[in-house]
Formats: sequence, structure tokens, C-alpha cells
Amino acid sequence: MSDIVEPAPLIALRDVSQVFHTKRGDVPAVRDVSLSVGAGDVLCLVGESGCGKTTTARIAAGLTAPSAGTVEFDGVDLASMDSRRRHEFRRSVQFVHQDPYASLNPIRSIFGTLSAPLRRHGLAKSKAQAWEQSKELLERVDLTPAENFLPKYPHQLSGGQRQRVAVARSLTLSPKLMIADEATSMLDVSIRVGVLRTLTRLRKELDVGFIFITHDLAIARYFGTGGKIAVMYLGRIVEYGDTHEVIDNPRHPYTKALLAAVPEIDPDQRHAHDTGLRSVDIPSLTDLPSGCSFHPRCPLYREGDCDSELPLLSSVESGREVACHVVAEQAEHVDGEAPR
Ligand SMILES: Nc1ncnc2c1ncn2[C@@H]1O[C@H](COP(=O)(O)OP(=O)(O)OP(=O)(O)O)[C@@H](O)[C@H]1O
Repeated sequence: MSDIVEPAPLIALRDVSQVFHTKRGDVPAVRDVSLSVGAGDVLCLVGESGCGKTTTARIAAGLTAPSAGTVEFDGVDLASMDSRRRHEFRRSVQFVHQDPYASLNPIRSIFGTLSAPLRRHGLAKSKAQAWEQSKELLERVDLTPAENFLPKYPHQLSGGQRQRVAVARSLTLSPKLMIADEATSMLDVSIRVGVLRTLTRLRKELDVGFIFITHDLAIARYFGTGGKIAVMYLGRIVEYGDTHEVIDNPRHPYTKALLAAVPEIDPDQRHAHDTGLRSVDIPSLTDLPSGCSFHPRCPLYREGDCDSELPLLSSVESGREVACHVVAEQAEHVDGEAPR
């Protein structure tokens, strides 16, 4: 037996589920999700609105306790952490929200926003030190000359500049894991690219792990280079693998439909707009279809198993997992073929 012990991933969600009890009935927002992110790695979570991306991210950040399953950070179960470890965890995991305007205090200057956590955690001993460190943080996120921005208030900045401040604030406590939830989706396209470039540079420079949530597959492809992607549908992961490989060669019919729905500028590529879906309506989480939740929309639908048996994620090729009866069966046939 080998003595080599694999390091624990930075964060690991194991069989995590989240049910919200509402007047409409129980909403199973996340169902049996398992995923992990290592130090310096990136995982993109993609899928349509309401598929459970934010709930998964909030569970990973310890902002919501899951109804079932466990979350481990650095190998320690969140539920069993003592207050010191929990404090460390809170410092180590930072969330960047979609709307920087809502997440920044309007009556606090940028210096006030950045210096508060530095002073509170004893990282800056004096106002002068806090000023220098805040300046460095703004330079890190390409807001220069930093001293011009520090006295300003959020309303005096553009959307892109505000999001850069939100990113700078998330860096104040030197996190190990950043969770970016649609962090660029509210920005104009031209500004979005600049903020994405900054985030990509930070990812490389700081060696932090990233959970990057987006509904935009082009953005996932750009930011998730060299990382993994998990495609979610109605609370479950339906496809998982290397980001570029999944986007360039999707296997699950839902991932294919998501990619086909991406608008195409080139008129020769217009056929790509045909998603192949049998229905555009997304079923309700309070009244999920039997078997595979995707079966009422699925172009590969097969009566018998798809509408009665839940497909679990299974390996269909090296490094690729797909939750689909038909794709799994096709993969088995390919594997079972006699070598020619
Ligand atoms: N606190 C809550 N109480 C009740 N239902 C909730 C709550 N939070 C989320 N939901 C529901 O859970 C489902 C998943 O929501 P979630 O925000 O995780 O999805 P999402 O993929 O991030 O979508 P979006 O991109 O629109 O934010 C949705 O049906 C949502 O209405």
C-alpha cells in the first residue's frame, strides 16, 4: 500500500442537498451535489436561472447550512468546527456578489470600506498603514491612481469600478477561496472583459481557489481555463469535466442545448440556434418530473428508463461524468467494442 496521503481539497461538498420549505411547498433547490476545489483551482458552476448555483455557493461559503450532506474546508467538517476554526474559515472564504452597488455601504468611502476589515482583524495597526494597504489593494484590482479613488464614495464610481472595489475588499483578509456569483453579469460588455481580465490575473497571482458562477458559457470558458466545470439542472449536477472539453464537446443533452442557445453572430452558424429541446418550459422544483428531471425537454428521451429512473453521474470518458441513461449506455457500447 502506498504511504502517500493525498492532500484534502480546499473545499469539498459531499452529497449536499438543500430544501426550502415555502408556502408553495418544499423547494429542493440543491439535490445530492458533490464537488471539490483545490488550492489555486477553479470550478465554474453553470446552468439556467433557478438551477441552484447560488444556493450551492452559499452552502460552500457557510452562509447556509445544508439540509443534508457535509461541507469540509481543509479537511474539517464545517458543522463540527469550533469558534476559532470557524473564524478562520470565514476569513478564508470570500464572496463577490453580482451587484456591487448593493454590497458596498453607500455612506462609507472606499478607504473606509477597505480599511474596516484591515483594522478589525489587526492587519493594519494605524490609519497610515491602513491607507498604504488599501492603496495596494486598489492597485491589485487595477484601480489607479489608487489615492484618487480612496476618498470617493460608491455613487461616484462606475459599475466596473465598484465591482473592482468589491473584489479589493474580498482580498483584504488574503482569502484561500473566492466565490464569485455572477460577478460580471451586471456590467456592460466592454467593462466586463476588463474586470474578468483582472480576476483572471488575480487567480494566477494569488493562487486562490475559485468557485465561479455564471450562466454565460463564453465567460466560463474564458475564466475557467485549466479548471473544471459543473453544469447544473434543477438542483443537480448533470455534467462535470474539464471546462474547455465540456464546452467544446458537451455530452449531456442539456449542456448541448445550453451551448446551442448561445447567440451566434456568424450567419453561417445560425443552425446552432436550434437547441433540439422538446419543450422550452422548465419544470417546477415543487413538482419535479419522475425519473430524469430533464426528460420532458430531452431530445434523447427514451420511454421506460428516462421517465422512471433517476440517472446518477457516471464516467463516460476519462475525466468526464454525465448523468444520462442514454449517454452512459452509448459510452458503454463504445468501451465494449472489440479493438479493430
Ligand atoms: N431562501 C429561499 N427560500 C425559498 N426558495 C429559495 C430560497 N433561495 C432560493 N430559493 C429557490 O431555490 C431555487 C434555486 O435558487 P438559486 O438562487 O440557488 O438558483 P440560481 O441558479 O443561482 O439562479 P439565479 O441565477 O436566478 O440566481 C429557485 O427556485 C429559488 O427560487
